[in-house]
Amino acid sequence: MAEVKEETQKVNPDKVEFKLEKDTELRFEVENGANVVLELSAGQAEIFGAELTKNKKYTFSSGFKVAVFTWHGCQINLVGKTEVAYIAKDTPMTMYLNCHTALEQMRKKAEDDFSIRGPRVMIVGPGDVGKSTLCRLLCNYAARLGRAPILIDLDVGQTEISIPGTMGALSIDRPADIEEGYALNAPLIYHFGHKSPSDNLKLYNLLITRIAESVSLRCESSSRANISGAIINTCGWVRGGGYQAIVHAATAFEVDVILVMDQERLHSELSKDMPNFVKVVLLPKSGGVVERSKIVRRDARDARIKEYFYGIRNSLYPHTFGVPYSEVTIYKIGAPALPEAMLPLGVSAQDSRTKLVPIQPSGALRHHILSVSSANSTEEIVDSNVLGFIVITEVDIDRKIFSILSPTPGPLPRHILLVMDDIQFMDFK
Ligand SMILES: Nc1ncnc2c1ncn2[C@@H]1O[C@H](COP(=O)(O)OP(=O)(O)OP(=O)(O)O)[C@@H](O)[C@H]1O
Repeated sequence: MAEVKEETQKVNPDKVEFKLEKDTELRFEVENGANVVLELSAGQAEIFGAELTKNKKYTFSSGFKVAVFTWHGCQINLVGKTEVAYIAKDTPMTMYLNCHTALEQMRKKAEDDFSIRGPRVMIVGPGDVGKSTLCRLLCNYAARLGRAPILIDLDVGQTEISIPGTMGALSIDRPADIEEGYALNAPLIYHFGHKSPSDNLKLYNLLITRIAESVSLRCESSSRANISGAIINTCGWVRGGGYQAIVHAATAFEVDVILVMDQERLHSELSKDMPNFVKVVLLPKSGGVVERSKIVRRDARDARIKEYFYGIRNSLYPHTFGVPYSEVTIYKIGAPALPEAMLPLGVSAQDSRTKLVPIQPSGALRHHILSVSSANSTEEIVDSNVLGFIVITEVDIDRKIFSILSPTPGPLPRHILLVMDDIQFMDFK
């Protein structure tokens, strides 16, 4: 899609004014190490579906990639260093709005007829095509109409509702905050332990089934949730096992609509493999979606973990306290798969992928993130959600005590901890 880039008009060295015509979008990326302050000085505009308040100053930090869209025209002021800032006239926003309108019609039908439930829509596509952004847009538009859809995030590498290595569901009853994202009120989070589903596909699919069961229970108990439906974000792995996981999720959540972003092949495969009642729709990606390198993704994961403990602008004060080895039991979920020939009769190599592996306390746990399981016994662990996360900052081997960083003061609410395999956090603060 050809982008029309307009020259920016400098008013003074600090402030740049942009006049946007209707149906256009200001795209900018905050320079590394800088902050950019945005203000809507005239008209109406929104960021990923959340409306901007006139004359309010919004601050975006280093690396943020933002699109300010206007349906009717507006004026935006930016103060601070941007990597890039331009106005684009070609956007897929009308198509995205049409998707929202179609979902809203399905909600209205569910409101009128109790035998029908609200729409369950899954967004799929390769990496960096704007899946999370479209989810946010659809959630925000729904919330602006008073709906409360359930957002399900299966993107374990870049989840927006918890820290990396987890997957879960969050009820959205108001638009995401423009600077801080979704209000994380009591999300239902499960421990996966890795940043890619391919690291343990068996566990990944099992957790999808668990989350789907919880979503169904929630819909049974809340007619608002049932009518509002669900919006499911997925990760960018769309071949082989990744494709199978998409099909499994579509079946487990009983989706009505799959929005395929930017890949005809995936669209054609899903159209063929899904039952007829599932609408599979191909959507273009926005020309503004930015491709992220491995390093940018790693930094985003680190930032997400830091945010969990310290808040967006260091607004939270985590606690550090000692936990004796004897007060906790640590496990990892999933033993390495053994060759079939070495297994007892009737046991499959895949069974070991959801097995609990006890982890002995040692210095090797330093900087590791652990989920605090809600389980009271080992039998419940794999199926149980987590209550929160801690980081082991120090290990006193002589005194047999861990020093931990925790969002809440001690003692820990439960004693079973699950270690994240390859996700760590260095607490330099
Ligand atoms: N129209 C736009 N203009 C500018 N930036 C955008 C636009 N849409 C999305 N972005 C930015 O592009 C980046 C990638 O988008 P997003 O996270 O939605 O992609 P994704 O497909 O979910 O990625 P992945 O599955 O690889 O995690 C984000 O930083 C987002 O803020």
